[in-house]
Amino acid sequence: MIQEKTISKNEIKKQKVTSEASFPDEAFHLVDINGKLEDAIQKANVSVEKYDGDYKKTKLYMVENRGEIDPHEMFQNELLLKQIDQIGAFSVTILDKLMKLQDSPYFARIDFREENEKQAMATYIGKFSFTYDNELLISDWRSPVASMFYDFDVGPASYDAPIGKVSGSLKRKRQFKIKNGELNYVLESSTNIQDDILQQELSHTSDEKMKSIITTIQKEQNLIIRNENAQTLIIQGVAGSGKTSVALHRIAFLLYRFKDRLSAQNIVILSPNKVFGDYISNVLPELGEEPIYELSFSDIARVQLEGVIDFEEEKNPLETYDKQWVKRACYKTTLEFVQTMDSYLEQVNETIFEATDFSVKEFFVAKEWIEKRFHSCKDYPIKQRLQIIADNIYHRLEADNPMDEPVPKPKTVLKSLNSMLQIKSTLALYKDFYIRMGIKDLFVMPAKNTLEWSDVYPFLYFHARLQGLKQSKLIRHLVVDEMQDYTPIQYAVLNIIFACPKTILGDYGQLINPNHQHTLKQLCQIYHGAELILLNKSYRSTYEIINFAKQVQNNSSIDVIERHGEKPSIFYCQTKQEETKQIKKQIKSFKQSKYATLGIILKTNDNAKMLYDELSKDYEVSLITPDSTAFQNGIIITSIQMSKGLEFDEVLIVSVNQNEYHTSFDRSLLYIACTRAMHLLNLTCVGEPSSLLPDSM
Ligand SMILES: Nc1ncnc2c1ncn2[C@@H]1O[C@H](COP(=O)(O)OP(=O)(O)OP(=O)(O)O)[C@@H](O)[C@H]1O
Repeated sequence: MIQEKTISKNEIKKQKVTSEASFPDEAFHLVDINGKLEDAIQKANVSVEKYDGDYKKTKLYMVENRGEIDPHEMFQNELLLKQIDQIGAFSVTILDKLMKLQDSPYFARIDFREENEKQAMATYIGKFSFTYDNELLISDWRSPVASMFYDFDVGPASYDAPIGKVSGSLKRKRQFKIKNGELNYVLESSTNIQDDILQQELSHTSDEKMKSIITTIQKEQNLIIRNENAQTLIIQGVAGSGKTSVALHRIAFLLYRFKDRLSAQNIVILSPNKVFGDYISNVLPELGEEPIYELSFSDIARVQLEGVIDFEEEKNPLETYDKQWVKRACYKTTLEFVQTMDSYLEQVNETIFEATDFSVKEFFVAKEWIEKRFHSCKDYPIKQRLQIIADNIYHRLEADNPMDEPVPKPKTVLKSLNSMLQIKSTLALYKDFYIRMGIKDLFVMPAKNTLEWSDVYPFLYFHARLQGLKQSKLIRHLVVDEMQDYTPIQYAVLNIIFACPKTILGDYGQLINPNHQHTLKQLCQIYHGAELILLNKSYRSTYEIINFAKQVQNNSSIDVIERHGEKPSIFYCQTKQEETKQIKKQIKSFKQSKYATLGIILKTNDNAKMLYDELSKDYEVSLITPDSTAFQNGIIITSIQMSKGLEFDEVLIVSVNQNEYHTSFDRSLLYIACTRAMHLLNLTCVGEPSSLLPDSM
């Protein structure tokens, strides 16, 4: 359900009425394209049916004649089947793209005159390219020429083509709204047109899932999307600045740009929870790409530590824990902790292995040689070094064995080398670290062979040095969303497992864990040489909501889009009962409104559950908890922690009382909650209102 309402509604409406009259060439062009698309779809349908028929026929032949056909023919048939299957799948993809184009074939046109050319060439830009009779009729939004639509106004322009930079001037820019193959409107180029359309896009009510933004990608966002060269890109952006959207469009761009060596299977996204994963899951398929694999830090730990050691899952950061637990957890989130681990590892590298002479029967290798080999393989995990040395010794002995005596096998040599190791397991190494560094009280095991969550990644860091981690060769690009939630040691481990380019995005203004003690500057230190990009403009929320959020967070650096709506309201209540009544009133008014989603946000998961129990007696509401897997429209009750990354047409933040929200950390939480609202924000409080709320309310 998409409703269109915009600040420049009148202007766009007027354009709609006059589109066909004022732009007869465009109306004609669309009819032509529609006809060609129709024809292409028919042809694609025929070829899909043909491959389907061929596949079935070949399969049937093989089944019916099994046992009679000789193995060579069988093999040929199997190959043929595979081939038909692949071509058939390709035809289905083409058909699918053509059908998507049929609804809205293109959204923009640019007329570009190349230097030294007399005439400008028109390029129509759409979700995918479309070629008919060897003529390129629509260019993909990711193509080099299409970048000018996002980067330039009418006037001098250029783009990077495979042959180098192409310069010239943009003579015309037009934007279209085409729905069901019909021209809704055409807008002729002028600088504010893009703003008008952006306003219109942003005024939509929310969809169930995040949607693509190709028609209105902003210049600063386009720079990130099309950055091909950065090994690591760090995007720090205020709430609603489009970080997640941009990251997903960047993936679509990279898949297009490097289609010969990158596929969806080669990309993984580290996302905070399954609901968020579900929420963003439509963007790539909408852009014609396959969905990518999602992982969490807990998933990674489970894979790496299977059969090694157990661990406790991450605890809810907003609950209260004993002081010692907090002290342990806090310390392990610092960059200093990683540095301390590094200096310990450096020391231990000198002492962990005490070489002795290897001597079995007449075979002998001097300890000096073993020691030297150990240090020369220093880039390998210690146990792998021993394996390498064992193999080396075996080959050396074999080569120098004039009497042809039975040489000790590598396994025997390895056993002997292992006995020279002073610390034999990762757990022993990890324990030794705390003892040697004089911080023994910072390591506690909650149960036998079980780690606290804060020890999981430090343990993996040591495990990488002693045993080695399972490295992913398949993954060629890693995306990390909500970067502020992860600690330096987690990044250090990530870098060992995924030695590939990375897009890391988040907002250090949206910290969710009070025990985390690291900064953006430190993240940049870890990724020395990374490109850091700041996004300061918020697109999600109205001017009034962002102004409110800015006062909550004391952050004046957020730029706001001039899209206006109602001012946020605070409902002051005397009692809990009064507050419940007020919540019900808000639900009633939401139901009568045009909006699709109402997010009722509470500080903690427990509070959200309690309100859900109360409201679900009378209303159809859903609850998002850390165990939830899907996002849906309607009335959603959840905690601030779980609302991260999501957005709702309307948000109601419940119980913004002084006792709940008073610390600087609560400020960050309240900011997260406020900025989930796209169009309307309301708050309730019981008794004394939080001092973090803006004064003027
Ligand atoms: N260029 C754009 N055109 C249209 N909509 C946009 C654009 N950029 C962002 N948006 C919209 O703004 C909203 C916020 O985008 P997104 O969730 O990607 O932001 P974010 O920076 O990841 O937010 P947060 O950190 O608050 O979770 C989405 O509805 C998105 O579609």
